[in-house]
Amino acid sequence: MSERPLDANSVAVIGAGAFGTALAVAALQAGGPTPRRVILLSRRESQVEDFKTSGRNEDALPGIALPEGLIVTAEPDAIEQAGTVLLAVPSQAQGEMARALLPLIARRADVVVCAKGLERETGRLLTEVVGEQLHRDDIAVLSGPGFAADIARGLPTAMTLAAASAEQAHAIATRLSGPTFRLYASTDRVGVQLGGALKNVLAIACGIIEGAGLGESARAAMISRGLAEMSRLVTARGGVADTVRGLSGLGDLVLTGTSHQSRNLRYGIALGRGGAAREAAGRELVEGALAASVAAQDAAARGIDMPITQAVAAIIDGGFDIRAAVDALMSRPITQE
Ligand SMILES: NC(=O)C1=CN([C@@H]2O[C@H](COP(=O)(O)OP(=O)(O)OC[C@H]3O[C@@H](n4cnc5c(N)ncnc54)[C@H](OP(=O)(O)O)[C@@H]3O)[C@@H](O)[C@H]2O)C=CC1
Ligand SMILES: O=C(CO)COP(=O)(O)O
Repeated sequence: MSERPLDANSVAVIGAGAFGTALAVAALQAGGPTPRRVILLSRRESQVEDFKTSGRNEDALPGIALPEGLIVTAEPDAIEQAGTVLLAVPSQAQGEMARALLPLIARRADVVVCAKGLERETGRLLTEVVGEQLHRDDIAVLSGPGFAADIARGLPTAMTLAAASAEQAHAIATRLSGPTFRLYASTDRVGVQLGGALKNVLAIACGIIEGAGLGESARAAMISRGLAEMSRLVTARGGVADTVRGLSGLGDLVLTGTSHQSRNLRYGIALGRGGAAREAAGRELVEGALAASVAAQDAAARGIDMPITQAVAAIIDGGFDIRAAVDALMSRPITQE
């Protein structure tokens, strides 16, 4: 890690995709009257050139003009003095990205995972994956309901920032909150991360329900029973069951389980209409399709009942058709709510 002096007013966002670009816009606006230095690191020089000519990131957020003052670059050295580093690449690239940037991230910088998923091979939390690469145990995470396009357009959005201590969570949340982007602080990194990862799987389930024409009552049942299974895994992994009632749980499940802006929901709809899992995602990032199987295996290994997550994983893996999954869910023994 770099020993260079920190610029507390500088925020580096790694990954110029939809969410990274939106967070860079929010971070710039959060500075208020104090000029902020916000660096958005792309891995493609062509994207930087496009930004310089158009003032937009058409690949990621088509049609949205980005504010002046944003530094978009493909030069990793630019992040060296950043006091806050937001890792906004997909979940499975978080560890690799942290390893690559280790020499450039300042030792005292706050590092925040901004992705929703679990390590696919192990089911580990992304803060653990990134922490291992950076040799730290204080990696924070940002999660909750917020579509990148809404954030970048300045529509009011609230999300959760969880960190190792209440002081760190409050400091980062305060630093990144602005007129239209509000962060709530938490110390439950387990609950906040599992909420973000599992709601994607449940959003796929909502999509399957919609695509297969199973009705809105089924969707409501799915959301509330999905929340119950989410809280069981959170508790088993040492988190706080109540966290799933907050933004990174119920909030994000309501958003992505009902809005066609959600890639996970759209993927589920394609599956529900009879599409093959391999084709349903197209070229889009569908984090829930990557998390379903490892979450189901983790639950089984811990003896936790997660029938919806298990059904989604089995549908994606081709082991279950939708009719069989519905029959299996509906014929389970009656239990206490
Ligand atoms: N979009 C949204 O509304 C929200 C997304 N999120 C989460 O944010 C995370 C990122 O999603 P999002 O921004 O939408 O995804 P996008 O596909 O829009 O962007 C992903 C970004 O990561 C880069 N990237 C992809 N793979 C790698 C890799 N292996 N190494 C380095 N860089 C890589 C891409 O570069 P390139 O363009 O060159 O491929 C791109 O800049 C996900 O976990 C998602 O769940 C959270 C809240 C809201
Ligand atoms: O997590 C999101 C909004 O909170 C984005 O959801 P999708 O990845 O399903 O598009």
